[in-house]
Amino acid sequence: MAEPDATPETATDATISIRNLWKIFGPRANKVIGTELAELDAAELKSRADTVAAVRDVSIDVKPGEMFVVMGLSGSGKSTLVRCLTRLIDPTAGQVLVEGDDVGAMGANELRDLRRHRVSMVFQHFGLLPHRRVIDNVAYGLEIQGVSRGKRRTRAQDMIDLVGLTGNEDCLPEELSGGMQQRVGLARALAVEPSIMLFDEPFSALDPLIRRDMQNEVIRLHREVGKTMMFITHDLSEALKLGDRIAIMRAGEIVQLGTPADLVGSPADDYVADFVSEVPKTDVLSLRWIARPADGVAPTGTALSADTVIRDAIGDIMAADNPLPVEADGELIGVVGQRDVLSLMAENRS
Ligand SMILES: Nc1ncnc2c1ncn2[C@@H]1O[C@H](COP(=O)(O)OP(=O)(O)OP(=O)(O)O)[C@@H](O)[C@H]1O
Repeated sequence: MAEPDATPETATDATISIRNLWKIFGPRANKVIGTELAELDAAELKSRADTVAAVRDVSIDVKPGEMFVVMGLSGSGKSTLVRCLTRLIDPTAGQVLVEGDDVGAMGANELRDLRRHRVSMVFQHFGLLPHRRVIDNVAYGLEIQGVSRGKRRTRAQDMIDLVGLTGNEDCLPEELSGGMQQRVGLARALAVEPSIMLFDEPFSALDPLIRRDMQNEVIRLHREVGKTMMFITHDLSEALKLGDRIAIMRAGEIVQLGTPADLVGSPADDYVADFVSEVPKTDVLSLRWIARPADGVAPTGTALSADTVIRDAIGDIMAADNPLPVEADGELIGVVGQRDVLSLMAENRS
């Protein structure tokens, strides 16, 4: 299968730029990078140096307004990576730039400003204040910032309305379901008008149906508020659903970084291939991935856009007598017919 052009990396306008980041835990944390220890796998490093390389030489550029997902199994280093971004954990080496500012060089005041105003976090455990009502929990970050009572109530009410909790302002957290508590967490994170939102497995503890609602909620909020978001999850389907791009982590390293279609259509290695093997390709890949040359015959029929997800074009393709033209930017890039779709479906089944 032909691989479409990879998304270009744009370091210059990145909202978050992570460069060669390492986080090593253990007594010899500062004696690993640049030595032969850095080449050892996780188990050997642990047994020879009693040391864990939780994040190994990670470089990522998150674009403005992007929903960037970091996916990996438990222990792969996702939480450590995201905590290094605001120095809740201090990296062992490497650089993090947030909107061009070097987080490693920030003093205590700048760091506080970063965490209070510019980057907000949503965690799995909601971290709500149990004796405060919903509206006061949502307004908490603004209170810390010293915003006046009137202003913070107005802003908190707006955020409560935005996340669909209108009418629950005076409830205590314990009176709400898990999904509703997480909505309070979302509203609280949004209230400070951050430019970046970080989500660390926020929905892992929720029931599947509520989890699905919350994923849709985040997609809607992302569309409405347009903030740059980084979302950590161990769930591939969540990653594929939410991510503009996804980085797959394993043992502290990124094994592949790409769009959902890149991962599903062109997995970098057996590890990723195994992960994505159950994903229906027709649900993720666009027609660009299966368009083939028209073989000199001018195709007839209504042209399909190369960016259309295959699933959404199946009806048209199956109803047509001939392969249909596929266009990108008004140019014919190939054709797609019934046998192309059927062979892709058969590939998935096998
Ligand atoms: N404070 C610490 N001291 C020593 N090792 C740590 C510490 N924090 C994390 N680790 C180790 O670093 C590795 C990565 O952990 P991390 O929590 O970042 O992974 P994760 O992918 O977020 O996993 P999970 O989803 O289970 O939280 C693990 O091997 C973990 O045991």
